[in-house]
This record gives sequence, C-alpha cells and structure tokens, in this order.
Amino acid sequence: MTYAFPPGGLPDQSVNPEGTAVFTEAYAVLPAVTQRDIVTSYLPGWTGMRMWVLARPLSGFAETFSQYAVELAPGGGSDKPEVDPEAQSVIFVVGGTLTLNIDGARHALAPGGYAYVPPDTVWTLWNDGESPAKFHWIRKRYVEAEGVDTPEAFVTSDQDVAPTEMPDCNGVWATTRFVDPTDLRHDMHVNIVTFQPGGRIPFAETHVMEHGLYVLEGTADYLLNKDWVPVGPGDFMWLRAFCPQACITTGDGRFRYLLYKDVNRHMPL
Ligand SMILES: NC(=O)N[C@H](N)C(=O)O
Repeated sequence: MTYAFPPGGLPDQSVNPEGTAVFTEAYAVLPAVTQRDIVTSYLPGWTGMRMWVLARPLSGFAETFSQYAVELAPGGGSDKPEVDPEAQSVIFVVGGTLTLNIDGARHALAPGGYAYVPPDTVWTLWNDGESPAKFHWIRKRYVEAEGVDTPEAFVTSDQDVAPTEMPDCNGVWATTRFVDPTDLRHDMHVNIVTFQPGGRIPFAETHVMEHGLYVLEGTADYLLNKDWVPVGPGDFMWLRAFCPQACITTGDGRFRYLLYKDVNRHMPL
C-alpha cells in the first residue's frame, strides 16, 4: 500500500515493503522502519545508549512486560542498568559484543548470546568492543510464589540450546527453550521460534499469555486477531492476552522470532 502523504520530517515511515504500523485493541505492529531516530529514548544511568521502546504495560495489571531494542556505542554501558529491584531481565544480543557482570561473574556475549538476570541482582553491562552493539532487553516484574525459589542468573546462547520440534509438524516448526517449561521458579519465557521454509502455525492459537515477537530472520504472513500482516526482519509484534495468532512463511529461508510470554502464575483478581 502507498500513502499520499508528501515527503518531509524524519524518519520516512511512508514506504515500508514489509507492511505498515498497526495499533488495535488486540495487537500492535511496529515495522522495523518505525525504529528510527525520531522515536529514540535514552535512559538515566547509562552512557552511549539509545533505545526504542517496543512494548510497555498500557493499562495497569493487564499487561506484563516491557521490551527495548537497545543500541550501545563502543565504550557505552551502565553500572546500574536496572532501577527496579523487582524487575527480572532477559538480554538477547543481535549485533556486536557485550560484557555482562552478574554478581561479580564476567560474561562475554556475542550475537545469539542470551542472559537471564533475576530480580534484586547486582549487574553491569558494557560494550567493550569497537563496534556498536545491539540487543533486546525484556523486563518483567517477578511474581513470587509460595514454595518456589527465585531463579538464579544464567548465560547461554542461541547456538548452545537445541530446539524442540513441535509434534506432528514434520520438523518445520521448532522452539528453542532457554528455560525448562516445568521449572516453576520462572514466570516468563523468552524463546526463539523457528520455521523452516514452507512452515506454518497450522491453526489459530488463542491463549491468555501476552506476547512480544521480534522477527530475527525471514518473512511470513502473520495472523493477528482477524488480520493477516506481512512481517520481516526487525519488525515487532505485540499481542495482548487472547489475541488469535498463526503464521505462514513466505520466503526461501527460515523464519525466526524472539518470543516473550508470561507463564506459571495465578492471575490477579
Ligand atoms: N505465536 C507463537 O509463536 N506462539 C507460540 N506457539 C507460543 O505461544 O508458545
């Protein structure tokens, strides 16, 4: 679709081969083209960082997470990235390298690097490399539960975790699970979903869990509620609870996305 708007201003969001920004009661789509300078934020307590807020709670208890796409210049970082002691984080690196210190333990993260940081943790994050680093930062307030401990920090990578195939899908749909789904200490999962060319979610999934989906690779038509939306690398989708969802891959390569969901806790009443 093309728009009749005259050119001007920054950025140009009028031409987007992968689709256009959409905001509905059930979902939002922020195409990669919307993540440009005009909507940048900077956080206090950080140097050399800028970020795009992709998701945030909108209406009190009904939404559960925030997600930032962060760019960190060489030498940039923070000695106190988080200000909320109840917030837990997942860091997922999509470009460059990062040095993460958690409780005094030093970790080097490269693209595909994944870190879980529990609430109330002392941690630092710096770009000690010579190129800009890019990462996703997903935050959720940790909900304590009687009889389960708070999870410990861990660092791993996309390359080090074997994906689990979905049953009866001929291996075209798999999920890389960084946390054991039966580990009830965790109240959020940040996974990677991978479809081989021709793969699809063959039914409209509907569930109470909220989602953030950031497309890492490939293209697809994604069903969001009643609409089919074309998506590609760098596009972000936010799905509220119950939003029906499915997808059909459209390219020659794999289609992959980082997927947030809230799990394993009572619902607030
Ligand atoms: N949209 C999705 O990829 N949803 C996943 N199957 C999930 O809810 O785990």
